[in-house]
Amino acid sequence: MEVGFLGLGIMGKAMAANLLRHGFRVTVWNRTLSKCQELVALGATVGETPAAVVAKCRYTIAMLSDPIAALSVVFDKNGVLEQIGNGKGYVDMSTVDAATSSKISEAVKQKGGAFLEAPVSGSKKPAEDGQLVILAAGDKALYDDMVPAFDILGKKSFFLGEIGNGAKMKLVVNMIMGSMMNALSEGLSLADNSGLSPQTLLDVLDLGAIANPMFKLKGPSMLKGSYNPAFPLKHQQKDMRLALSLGDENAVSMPVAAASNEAFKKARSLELGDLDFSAVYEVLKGGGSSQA
Ligand SMILES: NC(=O)C1=CN([C@@H]2O[C@H](COP(=O)(O)OP(=O)(O)OC[C@H]3O[C@@H](n4cnc5c(N)ncnc54)[C@H](OP(=O)(O)O)[C@@H]3O)[C@@H](O)[C@H]2O)C=CC1
Ligand SMILES: O=CCCC(=O)O
Repeated sequence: MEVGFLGLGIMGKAMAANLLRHGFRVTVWNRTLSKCQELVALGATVGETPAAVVAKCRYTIAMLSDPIAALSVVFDKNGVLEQIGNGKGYVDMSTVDAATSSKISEAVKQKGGAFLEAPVSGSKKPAEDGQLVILAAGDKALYDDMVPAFDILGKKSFFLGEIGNGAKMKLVVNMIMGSMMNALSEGLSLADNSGLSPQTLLDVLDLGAIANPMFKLKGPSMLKGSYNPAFPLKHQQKDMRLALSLGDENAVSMPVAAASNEAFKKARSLELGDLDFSAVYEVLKGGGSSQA
């Protein structure tokens, strides 16, 4: 199978490399074109623009930072829309809001192409290992066509129906994840500031009903102050913002998520946005965001 791949950040690079390793022919594009070279070394071909990639490939996948990037790659000059059409499919796996996804879907369909949103749960390591959870929605025929690629990229794919449902599911999941990260950070801080060992807290958590892979993976590195980015904090804050906006639209009160978003915003203001999202601990460590 041949696919195009737009966006070679932390996730896109790992996902495209995985497809190459499994025998897919992959044509890549990245805004910073020099980042394509690592994939070329693995056998990829480079497209000079998103339009050039779509012209060459029947199916094109995108993994871009946020709604602005997702829209720009489709609608700007040399974008996806210039070459999408009958018989071609576009699959956006970026985390965006439902409105962004719908706008792209409408434009692609108007040109005769098919569109699928397919954001993912799972971070850098699951992307490298093909263990993502894929939350797809939109064109079911395109979903069926993409199953061979999804089987390589993920451990499980969900088809969630109409466009927007994948985006919304992803935002709900990340809203919960961001709130949990804040709860863990506050817990570590409370343990530390009240004379307990934060490491012992992690050990206790890991044996009880709220044990989870995220606490187990991130907890020890947080205690070392090590925040090598797997999931950049700026993207987690974007997801909290988009989830809160979904809450606004549906009149759902989310005070826990709103407070967590404030901590992520504070972390961004301290220029921690490019670090892992667990760096929100730096804001909460001192005993509260006001003391950061
Ligand atoms: N990292 C993670 O653990 C996970 C991330 N996600 C989601 O996946 C998406 C990608 O995340 P990740 O790989 O971590 O992010 P990165 O920040 O590592 O990569 C972002 C990518 O988007 C590109 N980009 C940014 N702005 C623009 C623009 N205006 N026009 C064109 N391209 C642009 C970047 O290009 P350039 O190299 O030129 O900057 C880069 O290829 C995000 O939506 C994120 O929320 C989902 C699950 C897990
Ligand atoms: O969007 C990022 C999700 C990260 C994860 O699921 O571990």
